[in-house]
Amino acid sequence: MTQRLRIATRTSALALWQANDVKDRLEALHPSLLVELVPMVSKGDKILDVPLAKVGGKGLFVKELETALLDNEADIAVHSMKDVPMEFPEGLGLSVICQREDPRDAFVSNHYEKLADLPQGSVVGTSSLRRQAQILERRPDLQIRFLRGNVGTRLGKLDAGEYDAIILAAAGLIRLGERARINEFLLTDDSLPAGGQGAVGIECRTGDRAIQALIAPLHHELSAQQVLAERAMNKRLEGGCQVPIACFAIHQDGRLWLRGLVASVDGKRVLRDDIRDDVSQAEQMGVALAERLIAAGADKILAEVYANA
Ligand SMILES: NCc1[nH]cc(CCC(=O)O)c1CC(=O)O
Repeated sequence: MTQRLRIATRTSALALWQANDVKDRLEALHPSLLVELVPMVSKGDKILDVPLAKVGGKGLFVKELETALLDNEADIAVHSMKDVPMEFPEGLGLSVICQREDPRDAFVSNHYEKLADLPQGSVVGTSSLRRQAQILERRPDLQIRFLRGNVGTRLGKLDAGEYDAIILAAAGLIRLGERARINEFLLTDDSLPAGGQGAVGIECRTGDRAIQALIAPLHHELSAQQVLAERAMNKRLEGGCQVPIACFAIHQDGRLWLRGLVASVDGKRVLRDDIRDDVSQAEQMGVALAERLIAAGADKILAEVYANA
């Protein structure tokens, strides 16, 4: 009997690319497996006119997909890890983290080669408070203007002349075949990425061992260790990609190096810290780094961000 596997996915070009990539890889691994996509529109895709920080609530991009898993209308959900909340509904969990794509932020402009080349007062498009805070820290003269929507929509608005430059995740551009539009990969010292950026994760029913066995070969342990450390920091700070929190782990000499940042949205107060430890301590490192940032005042900064959202 041919076995079927249904993938719940959002309908944006990037989400579909990621779901199709998982489908292709599963079909290559299991020649008799029939993989289908179950596309669905999430709340985060419907609310496009306000910053995500204002929409409130976690899991705006994943809730509908999780409901499909719980209702047995799909077997796995493919997510950008950056959009996945720290907590899962009872009966669901992440079972695979795929190999991470380039985690950096990218500077895209039709007139300037690098962020440093932007003249005084230039208009930069992003709706990420994390990107905004880090840009304003270095360049308080720049004007940050609201920009949401799918990758294609954002590029279209840049091309229509609404911005001098925009900042996007390099991973999304690369996956969609738009690598050539990247003028500059921002240094992680200048734009520390969001936790999970560039990584795709697969969520499924925790009790479904057969499905877990099918997808297990897609797991990439080094990427998973990095994402685990980053998410542990986010979880302890109760943050995500909707607040000015950045965290980024890499392996160095066989150990993990995790950097974290919490900032005010105007970039005037920026807390940075980092921690190195054995990979077995990934989760504990994230918690420890979050607690150091809190001791340095991160909770006060974040309380102000939430109060003004
Ligand atoms: N918040 C939206 C989102 N979620 C994941 C990505 C990019 C792809 C990735 O991080 O894997 C993006 C777009 C962006 O930030 O430019």
